[in-house]
Amino acid sequence: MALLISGFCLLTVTERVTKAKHIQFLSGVYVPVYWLSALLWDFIIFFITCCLLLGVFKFCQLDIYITDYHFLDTLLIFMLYGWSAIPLMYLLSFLFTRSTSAYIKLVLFNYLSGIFSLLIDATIRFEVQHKMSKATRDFILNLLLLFPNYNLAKCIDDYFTFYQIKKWCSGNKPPVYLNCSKENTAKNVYSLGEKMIGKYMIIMSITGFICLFLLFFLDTTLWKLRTFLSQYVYFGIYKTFKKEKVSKELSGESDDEDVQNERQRILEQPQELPNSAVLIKELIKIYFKYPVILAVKNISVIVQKGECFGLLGFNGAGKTTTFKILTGEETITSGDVFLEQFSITKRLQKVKSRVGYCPQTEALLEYMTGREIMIMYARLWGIAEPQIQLYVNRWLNSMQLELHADKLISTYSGGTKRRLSTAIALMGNTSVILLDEPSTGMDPGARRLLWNAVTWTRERGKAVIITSHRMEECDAFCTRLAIMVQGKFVCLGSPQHLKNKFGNIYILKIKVKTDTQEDKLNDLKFFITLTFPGSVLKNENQEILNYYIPRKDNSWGKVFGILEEAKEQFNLEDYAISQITLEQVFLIFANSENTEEKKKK
Ligand SMILES: Nc1ncnc2c1ncn2[C@@H]1O[C@H](COP(=O)(O)OP(=O)(O)OP(=O)(O)O)[C@@H](O)[C@H]1O
Repeated sequence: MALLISGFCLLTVTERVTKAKHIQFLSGVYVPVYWLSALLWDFIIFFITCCLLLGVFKFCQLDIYITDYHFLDTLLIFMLYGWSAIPLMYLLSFLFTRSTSAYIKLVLFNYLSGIFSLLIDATIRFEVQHKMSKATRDFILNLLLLFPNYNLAKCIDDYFTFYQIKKWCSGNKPPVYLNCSKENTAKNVYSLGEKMIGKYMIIMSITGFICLFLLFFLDTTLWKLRTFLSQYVYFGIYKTFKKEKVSKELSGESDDEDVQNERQRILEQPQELPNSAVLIKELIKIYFKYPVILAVKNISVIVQKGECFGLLGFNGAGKTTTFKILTGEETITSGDVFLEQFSITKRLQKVKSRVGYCPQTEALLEYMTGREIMIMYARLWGIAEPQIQLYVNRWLNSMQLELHADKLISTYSGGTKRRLSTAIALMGNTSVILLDEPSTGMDPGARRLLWNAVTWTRERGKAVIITSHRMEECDAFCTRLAIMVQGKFVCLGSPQHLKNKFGNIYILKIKVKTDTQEDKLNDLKFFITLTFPGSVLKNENQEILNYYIPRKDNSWGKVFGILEEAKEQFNLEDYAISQITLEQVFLIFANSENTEEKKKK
C-alpha cells in the first residue's frame, strides 16, 4: 500500500515543478477541477489495484475478508483509505521539488507511519496502560488517527478480530476466555465503540475532505494571503527601515525621457486605458529573503493590442520575474498590473484565462506525444470537438512539428520542445501572449517559423510580450521594446527610435588589400583619426579595421566622399558604413551597468 499510494505524488510534483500545472491553470482549468480530475484518475487505478488485492486475499484463504459479501466491507475500507491517503499524498507533494525523492520519502513516511503508529497503539493499550493517565492515552491515540495508514491497519485488524470472535462463538466449543454474550457478538462492526471500525472510517472520510480543502486553499487563497503579507506586512516593515533606499531606488523616476513620459502618461490617465492589452503600473517586486532582492523597481508601461513588445535585459535584470507576475505565478509587492482592464491583484482568475505563456523552461508533460498535449490544450481552450484535429494540425504545421507530432515529448530535442511550447502558448484563445526566450536552442529555420507565427498572432490583434537575448530578433519583429537593467527600464521605444537616439555613431568597416604594407596601414589609421576626430578603432583583425565614427559633423555623404578618395590612396579593397545596431545600443547599457556595479563595490 505504501508503494502504491506514494506513487500518486509523482505526477503532481512533476507538473508543479515543470510548471505544466501553471500552464493548465492559465488555459482555463479551475483549481478544483485540476485536483478532482487527478483524484478521480488515481482513484480508478487504486480501485483496480484493491480488486486485485482482494483476489490475493481469496487466494491466500483470508476468508473473513471475502466470504458472505465481506469483500464489499473490505473494499469500502480500502476505498476510504484511498479517499484520505491520496489527497494527503498530493498535499505532502508540495514539500518536494523532485518527483523521485518525493516518492522515496513518501514511501518511507507511509511505511513507517503505519508500522510505528501500530507499535505505539499496541504499547499504549497493553504495556503502559496503567502507567499513564487516560487523558494522555486518549490524546496519543487520537493523534495517531491523523495517519491514514494507522486507520487502515486498525480497520483491517479490528474487522478481522470482530468476525473471528463471531466465528469462534458460533462454533460448538467456543474458547472459555471469549465473551460470547449476545450483547458482544450482535454488535455492528461499523459502530463507534472500542474494537469497532466506525471511528476509523469516519476519520478517513473527514481526512479526505480536509486534505482536498487544503489543496484548494494552497492553490487559491494562499496566493491572496502571500500578496497581502508581501504588500502590507513585509513591504511596510521594509519601507520603515529602508526609507532612503526605497525613495532612491523604488521611486520610479527615470533619467530617460521616454521612460519618464510613459510613466507620466500612465499615472495621469485612468486605469482603464481603452485599447491597452497590458497595463503595468508602478510595479515593484521584492523577494523578501536573505539578502532582500529588489527584482523589479517600479516599472510602468502600456502594451497595446496588436503590439509586440520586447523586454530586453541582462541575466538577472528582472524579465522573468515580470512575466511570472503577469501570469499570477508570483505576487506583487507594490503597484498593479491590468490585463484588458482586469486587475491581477483583484481578478486573478480572469487575468489568467487571458494569457498564453511560454516559460523559460519547458512546461511539457513528457509522457505524452506532441499531438496529444496539443489536443489536451485545445480541449481546455474550449475548441469544439469536431474542429480539434484541424485546429491542432494547423498549429503543428505553423511550427513544422508534424514529423514529431506522434512521438513522445521525452524523445524531442531541446529546440523541438521549444517549438512545441511556443505553439501551445500561441494556440489559445487569449489576448496576451508572453514568450520568455522562445528562440533559445532553435535553429535558424525554426526561428524564422517563430517570427512568422508571432507576427501573424500580433496582426490578429493580440499583444505579444517577448524576452530574448537575440537583438536581431527583437529588431525584426518588436514594435516597441524596453531595456531593463537591475529591475528598471533604462530606455523605451521602437527599435528604430532607440537606434536613432543612442546611435550617435557610425560603424565603419574597412578591408585593406592583403599586400598592404605596414607603413601604409599606419598611414590609413592616422588618416582616419585625423579626418574623423573622436573616432575609435574598436578592433582589427585579418586586414579588417572596425571604427566607431561620431555622427556629429559627419553626414553620410561626407563620410562616403572621404572614403571614396581614400580607397585609391590607401590601397583599400572595400569599406562599409552602417548605423549602430540594436545589439550595440544594448552593449552601451551593459557598459554603464558594469561601471555602476564597480562604483558600488
Ligand atoms: N524565487 C526567487 N527568490 C529569490 N530571488 C529571486 C527569485 N527569482 C528571481 N530572483 C532574483 O531576482 C532577480 C531577477 O531575476 P529574473 O529571473 O527575473 O531575471 P531575468 O532578467 O529573467 O534573467 P535571465 O535573463 O537570466 O532569465 C535576480 O537577482 C534573481 O536572483
